[in-house]
Amino acid sequence: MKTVLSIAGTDPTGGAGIQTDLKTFEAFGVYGMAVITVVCAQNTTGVFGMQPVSAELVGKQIDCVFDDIFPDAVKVGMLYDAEIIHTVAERLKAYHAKNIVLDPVMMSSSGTALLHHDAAKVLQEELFPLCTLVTPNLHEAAAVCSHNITNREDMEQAACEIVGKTGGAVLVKGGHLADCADDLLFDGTEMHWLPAPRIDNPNTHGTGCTLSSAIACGLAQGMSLIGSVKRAKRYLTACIDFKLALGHGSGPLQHRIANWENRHA
Ligand SMILES: Nc1ncnc2c1ncn2[C@@H]1O[C@H](COP(=O)(O)OP(=O)(O)O)[C@@H](O)[C@H]1O
Ligand SMILES: Cc1ncc(COP(=O)(O)O)c(N)n1
Repeated sequence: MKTVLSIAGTDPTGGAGIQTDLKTFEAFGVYGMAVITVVCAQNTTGVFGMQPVSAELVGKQIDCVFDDIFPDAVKVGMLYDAEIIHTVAERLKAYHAKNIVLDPVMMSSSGTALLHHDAAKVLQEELFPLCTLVTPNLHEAAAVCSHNITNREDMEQAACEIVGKTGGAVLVKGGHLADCADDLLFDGTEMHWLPAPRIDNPNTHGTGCTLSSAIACGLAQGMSLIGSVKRAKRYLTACIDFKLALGHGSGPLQHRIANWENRHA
């Protein structure tokens, strides 16, 4: 049985964070584990409160997993502050964790900051270099590169800049592009565009969480990086296209989709 660990925050409505990561792991048939970094009071309409877990307890949770069931891949999501980032980076390094996929969560889709403003630098300096893949959206990539990213050309330039900083690979996600949902994978050698149509669906809460978790599943299962990313994108597109309609805001995704493997995008 392949095992995948998510280190992330929570969403009691199950649309983002740990809850959606575990649903994704289940869909890919891997054994899912979870370390909670911050408890969030949030739903489809917004974020109403956040209580970080102490960095010490985050570290102990990570110890409990690695000392007992060594994960084949690790997905890292919301980390909230510099102290938690530091602890997570230190532990992942000490355990020689493999196949680390980082979704550098900075802001919720409803506009709440999910990362302290002084922590983005620590994330880049301490965690980026440990990762197999970092998956910023356009805003997160812009924060790393310090310039706006609005089109495919900007995305290519940002991908080069980010790979220059990390040494690993980057997936610049195009979910916030105006007319399509094309993502760009750059592994330092080759640029791979993953084209996808923009699906007319306002319910996209947790798309980034789902995508990064699905990629981690592929890596855990021994697939190549490009193979994992292509399969994850196909799965995510099917999840969005299901058009589940729950809640009063930007709703969550459906995770159990029949025959998604046979779809194209
Ligand atoms: N309306 C949509 N139609 C199709 N794919 C989408 C849509 N919105 C987002 N995506 C895809 O969901 C994934 C997450 O994208 P994005 O919204 O950019 O990240 P985040 O959730 O981190 O803000 C990407 O693969 C993106 O292309
Ligand atoms: C715990 C947690 N992790 C990540 C997100 C970002 O997801 P989204 O961009 O869909 O709001 C979130 N809202 N909550």
